[in-house]
Amino acid sequence: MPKAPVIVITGTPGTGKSTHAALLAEESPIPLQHINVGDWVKERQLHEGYDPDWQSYTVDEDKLLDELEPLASAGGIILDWHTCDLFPERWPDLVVVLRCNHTQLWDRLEKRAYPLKKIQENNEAEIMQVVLDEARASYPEEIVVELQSEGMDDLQANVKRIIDWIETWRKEHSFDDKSAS
Ligand SMILES: Nc1ncnc2c1ncn2[C@@H]1O[C@H](COP(=O)(O)OP(=O)(O)O)[C@@H](O)[C@H]1O
Repeated sequence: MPKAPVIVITGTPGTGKSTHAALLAEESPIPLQHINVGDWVKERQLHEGYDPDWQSYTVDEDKLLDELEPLASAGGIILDWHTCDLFPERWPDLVVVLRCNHTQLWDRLEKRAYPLKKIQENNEAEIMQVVLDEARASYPEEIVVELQSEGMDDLQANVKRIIDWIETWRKEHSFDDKSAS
């Protein structure tokens, strides 16, 4: 029995991962559970403490992978996180890397009241396409898709594109929805 797909939505913080993942979970033709990995880390204490300087948790990667493994094996999830090379190559069927121009990204991050150095670091990472390079280095070229996320039109078009991918995937794998839950 084929499992439902595992879709990774990644990108620099503020590029729109959670917004895309939430809409995709709502509109997907097969059930997909949206896992906001950052929230999981907090809620399930999968970390080694909080760094107040950077306002972020130091992730316990082994614990996180142990928690996610059964879900990834079962399929039918969207993994929403600002990094992706941690996930084993066998997990994702599709890796979406969201991109945003740095001026807009700066504004989005400023609205989050991030410390200046965190805004600067993320902005530089986006300019240097760190997450895209990481995705390309970690997964087969044909499953990595780079998408712009700069306006509501992009959001709608991107989610539609992922849904089209799911439809094709479903046909190719003769996937029956009833086996998804
Ligand atoms: N394509 C887009 N068009 C317009 N606003 C967007 C878009 N993507 C994200 N945003 C806005 O940017 C902010 C950050 O989005 P979010 O989904 O939380 O990013 P991430 O999960 O990557 O950190 C939110 O206020 C969201 O509404």
